[in-house]
Amino acid sequence: MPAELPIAIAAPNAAPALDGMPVLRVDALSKSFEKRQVLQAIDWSVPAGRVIGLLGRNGAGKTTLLRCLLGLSPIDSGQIELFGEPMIEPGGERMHRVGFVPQSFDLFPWMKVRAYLDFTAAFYARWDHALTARLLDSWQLDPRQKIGQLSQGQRQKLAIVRAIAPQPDLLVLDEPVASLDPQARRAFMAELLELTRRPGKTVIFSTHITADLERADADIALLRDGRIQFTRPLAELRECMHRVILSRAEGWLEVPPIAGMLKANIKGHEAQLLVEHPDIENLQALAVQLNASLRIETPTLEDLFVELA
Ligand SMILES: Nc1ncnc2c1ncn2[C@@H]1O[C@H](COP(=O)(O)OP(=O)(O)OP(=O)(O)O)[C@@H](O)[C@H]1O
Repeated sequence: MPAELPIAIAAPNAAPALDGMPVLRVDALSKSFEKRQVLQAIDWSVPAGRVIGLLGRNGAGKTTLLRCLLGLSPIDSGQIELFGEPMIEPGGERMHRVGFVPQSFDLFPWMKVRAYLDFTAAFYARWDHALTARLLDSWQLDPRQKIGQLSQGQRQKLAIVRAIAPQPDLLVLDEPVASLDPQARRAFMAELLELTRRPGKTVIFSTHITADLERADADIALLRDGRIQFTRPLAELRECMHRVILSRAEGWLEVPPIAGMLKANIKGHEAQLLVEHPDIENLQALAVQLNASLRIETPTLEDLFVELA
């Protein structure tokens, strides 16, 4: 199935969505492949003007969700609203406002980079030629090379240029940095941040690289068990999620009861608990009562992901 978004030739200068309004709304979206249900009645709302990092373990359904959102994969049931209008079928003028970087880009192997970009630019009124030239140069993409001869990472860079150049209001990227070297990853994140500095621009990208999400100060959306478990700003997650460690010589037969506990691990003498909004005074009292020492740590995003995903 082609990974390109279907677009119409008429190219509008569409008004950007307003900051804070949902750019995308999903109600009870379900999707299965044969008997395997991948997305289970997902409800999700994505406000305009944010960078959303979509996290989930391998096979959680990130690619499936992103493709469904853009009409590239049929859904079993539910509703999708894009820019405030129901997404009944893909295509049309709305798609000029959407950029998509698929997980792998293997289209038009016979075309040269320059010809491909010129051909694509013709469909868009807002195509940024200066940006294209700058990115080709700084990302060392040879415009005369055939796409089929590009390395995986070079193809990914080309897919990113192609998605960013039309100045989309919504940019959706499926593991965009998976094949990029560290320099290119940083440069890409810088471009992404630049793009989202403009009002009303929204980015949704799936990734396993939590450091990139930290750099982008993204909102984190966690996909698990076929549902979006939460979408929360990274700073808020940092502030409210803590690791509480209770340690005592005799160890633990059962997990100590603590309000807000999301996950518990017993490791030898230690009970390691992931707790939302821990109440420090209560914890100190509990530690005395249980004859345990108390430590409270702030987990990294990667630790959080390992615990929650
Ligand atoms: N075309 C397909 N036919 C059958 N099953 C599929 C198809 N595409 C995806 N799946 C299944 O759907 C589930 C979710 O896959 P998906 O690629 O969406 O996960 P993901 O979260 O993007 O994974 P990863 O992090 O590994 O890229 C997996 O169990 C996968 O095997």
